[in-house]
Formats: sequence, C-alpha cells, structure tokens
Amino acid sequence: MTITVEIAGVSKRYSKLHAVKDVAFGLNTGETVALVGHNGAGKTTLIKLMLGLIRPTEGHVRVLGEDPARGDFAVRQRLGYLPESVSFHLALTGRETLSFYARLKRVDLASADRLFERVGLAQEAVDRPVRTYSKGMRQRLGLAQALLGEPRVLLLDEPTSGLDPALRRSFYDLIAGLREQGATVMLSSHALTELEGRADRVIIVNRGIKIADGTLDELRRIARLPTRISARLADGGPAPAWANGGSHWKRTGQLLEADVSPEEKIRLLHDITAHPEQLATLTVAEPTLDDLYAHFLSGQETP
Ligand SMILES: Nc1ncnc2c1ncn2[C@@H]1O[C@H](COP(=O)(O)OP(=O)(O)OP(=O)(O)O)[C@@H](O)[C@H]1O
Repeated sequence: MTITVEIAGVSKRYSKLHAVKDVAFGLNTGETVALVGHNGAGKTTLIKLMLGLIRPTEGHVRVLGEDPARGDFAVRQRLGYLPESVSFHLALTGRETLSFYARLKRVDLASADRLFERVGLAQEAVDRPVRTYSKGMRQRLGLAQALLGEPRVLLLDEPTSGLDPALRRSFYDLIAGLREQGATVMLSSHALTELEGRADRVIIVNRGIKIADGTLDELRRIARLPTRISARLADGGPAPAWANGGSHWKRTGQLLEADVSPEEKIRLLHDITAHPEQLATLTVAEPTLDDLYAHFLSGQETP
C-alpha cells in the first residue's frame, strides 16, 4: 500500500474559528474512506485542503507527494472531485459539459465519451441539455466529470444525497470497481447506514477535530459497545440451560434478548448453538456505524 494523501498536523482558522484543528491522517491506494461528522464539523474544509483550494494555517497537506495548493497540473489531473451540489450549465448537453471538463484536464474526448457508459448515462441522454436531467442523471454526470483522467485520488462530498436506493447501489458498485483499480476514494457523508460494508475505514470529525479513525471492527473494539443477541426458541421444547443462567436475558414469549460484552459474546453463542434444535431463529446484531458515531460523539460538544 502506498500513501496517496497525507494530512499532518493540519489546522485551518478563519479569524478565531478553527474549521479544522490539528488533524492528521494518511490515505492509501485502494482504500475507500468515509469522512463523517455533523454539519459544520470540518469535512468540506478538509476536502478543500486536499484539493488545494485553501491552504492550511498550520501543518501540511500532500497529495500524490505534492502540495496541492501549489497548483501542480500533474497532481490536479490525477485528482477527481465531486462537489456536494453539482451545478452545470443547463443549456449545455451532457456531452458538451464533459468535453469542457475533459479539455480542462487535457483528457482525450474518446475516453471521456466512454465514461457515460461507465456511470450509466444512456446514449439517448448525453446529447440532451442538462436542463432536462433528473437529479440522479446530474449526479451521474458529476461523477463522470470526477472520473475524467482515471484519477488516483477521488474526493466525493455527499455523493449519494438525494439519490434513490437503486442509484445509490450502482454508485457504490462503481466505487468498489475504482477501489479494485487502486484508487483512493474519500467520501463525506451523513448516510451512515449505507457506508457499512462499503467504506474500509471511517474518520469521524467534530468541531474540526478528528475524534475517531479506523475500520468498523477497530472502532467497535475501541468503543466496546455491546452486541445484541436475539434468540427465538422453538415451540414446545424445554427452556435451554443458557436461558436460565446469567441475568441479562429479557424474555418476551419465546423471544430472548440480551446485550452482551465482546468477551461474553463468543461463549454465549457457543452455548446457544450447541443445541440448534432448541432455536427457531438467532440474530446477532453488532453495533452499527450509527451506534459508534453516537458513542464517539457522546460527551462532546457538537456545533
Ligand atoms: N470560508 C469560510 N469562512 C469562515 N468560516 C468558514 C469558512 N468555511 C467554513 N467555515 C466554518 O468552518 C466550520 C467547518 O465548516 P465545513 O464546511 O468544513 O463543515 P462540514 O463538515 O463540511 O459541514 P456540512 O456537513 O454542513 O457540509 C463551520 O463552522 C463553517 O461555518
């Protein structure tokens, strides 16, 4: 794995306000990282710093080994960006829009054309003015623009907001393909549930400070939140021994539920599954990203 983005001791101040405060992290090739936080937490500021649109007040930012604020064309060419709200010239067609950005990035037009298929914009639509596009089609065009020149680093600000579930899925499929090709993808999002299983790593920011950074499993280990085990007993049989031991089972009819610590979990599951004939169903719910997010933010002041 090679590091593609390095943020070291970075702060960004606007007069007295710290939009970002002493943040450090690295992003690697082939990694999809979610940047999450409340409104005003500093996500867009971090993305702007990586794009070189603003300079840090302190610390340094490196993208593909260079300072992005220097405006090095070779770096900009390998950096893709999808802003939170894409706004295109409504009178231009999809093809004209993409050609415009392709010229700016010095990408040949034939490869730009192939992006329409990749993002799922039908040929019938590409020669229509953007004015006639739905929100999802505009987002696809935005993504095609971000993918121009096969970027090594892709920064996506709230990429799935306003998209329907089918579009979201196809969007994440595309991201998975980019990850396989070794691109670094950072996406900021409020949609925590959909990030599970899709982001390799999650960085949580609050009031400009990084408060958590790790894979979902790592964050679960740190947070030590309980796992919920729900077991529905088969009708007619005797109550299993494990249901009588320990005081944490809550029983509603045939349904038994308990919140158990990471240490207890394996032992209990072992006991429960020793007699599968006694069970109708068994569900094991690990803490979700929503739970972890609430945990890491608890006790913190939020904006
Ligand atoms: N150009 C600016 N001048 C002054 N303050 C700014 C500027 N840009 C951002 N801020 C402030 O910095 C803080 C972080 O803003 P930022 O836009 O990075 O948050 P965010 O996490 O992207 O929020 P959202 O989820 O709402 O997009 C906010 O308090 C914001 O008001």
